Amino acid sequence: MEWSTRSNAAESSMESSKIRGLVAATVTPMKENGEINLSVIGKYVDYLLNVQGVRIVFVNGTTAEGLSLTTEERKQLAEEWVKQAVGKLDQVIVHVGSLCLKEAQELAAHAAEIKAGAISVVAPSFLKPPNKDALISFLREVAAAAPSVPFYYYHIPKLTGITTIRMEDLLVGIKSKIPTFQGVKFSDTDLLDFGQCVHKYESEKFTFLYGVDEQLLGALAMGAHGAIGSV
Ligand SMILES: CC(=O)N[C@@H]([C@@H](O)[C@H](O)[C@H](O)CO)[C@@H](O)CC(=O)C(=O)O
Repeated sequence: MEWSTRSNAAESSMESSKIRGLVAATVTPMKENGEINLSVIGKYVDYLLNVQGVRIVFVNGTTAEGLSLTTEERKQLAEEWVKQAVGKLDQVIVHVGSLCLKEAQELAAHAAEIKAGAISVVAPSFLKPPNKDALISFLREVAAAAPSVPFYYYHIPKLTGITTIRMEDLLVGIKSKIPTFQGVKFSDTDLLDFGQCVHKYESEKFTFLYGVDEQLLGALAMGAHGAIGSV
C-alpha cells in the first residue's frame, strides 16, 4: 500500500485526535470454555466511562493477551470495541503487532476498515530486528497497511527482549519513514530515555504515553502526555 493515498484531511484529523490522559489497557473477556465473550464489551465500555471516567481504550495489547489470540479473535474483538464505543468513548486504539508481518498488516488494514482511532505495534520478538533500521522497516510496512490511521510504536523491551534500541535514537527522522507516526506507548522503566524523548521531540508534537503504572508519577514529572495501564 502506498503512502501517497494519505490526504491532508487524514493529517489534520490525526492532529485533532491526539491522545491525552488515561487510557485503559483492556482485558479480553472470555467464556468458561475459553471462547472470547463479545457480549460483555458493551457493559465494559459503560463501566470504564461511568465508573472510571476513562474515554480511551487500548485493545488486544498485553493486558488483553492479544498475541495469544487468533487473528480472527483479534478482529472480532477490535470490531466489537469500536462498535460499542460509538457515541461513548473518544477513541479505540487497536494493537496489531505480531511476529508475522503479513498478519500485522492484515490486522492494521482491518483496524482501518472498522475505523479504529489508532493502531499500535510491538516489535517482533522471536527473530528480533538486529538494529533500529530493521525495526523501523518492520514498523513502516505495518503502518503502510493503514495509511490514514495514527500509528503508535509500542515499546516494551522487557517482553520483546529488544533491549539495545533506545527510543531516543529510534525516533530520529521517524516521521519521514512512517508518516502516520504519532507517538510511543512507552512501557520501559528507563525514565531517562523517556524524558529525552519528550524533550528532544517536543517540536514534532509526538505523543508519549507511559505504560509502567508503578512509575507513572515519575513519567508525569518527565512530561508524559498520558498513560496506558491497567491499575
Ligand atoms: C506489561 C503490562 O501488562 N503492562 C501494563 C501495566 O498496566 C501493568 O499491568 C502495570 O504497570 C502493573 O505492573 C500495561 O502497560 C499493558 C498495556 O498497556 C497493554 O495492555 O498493552
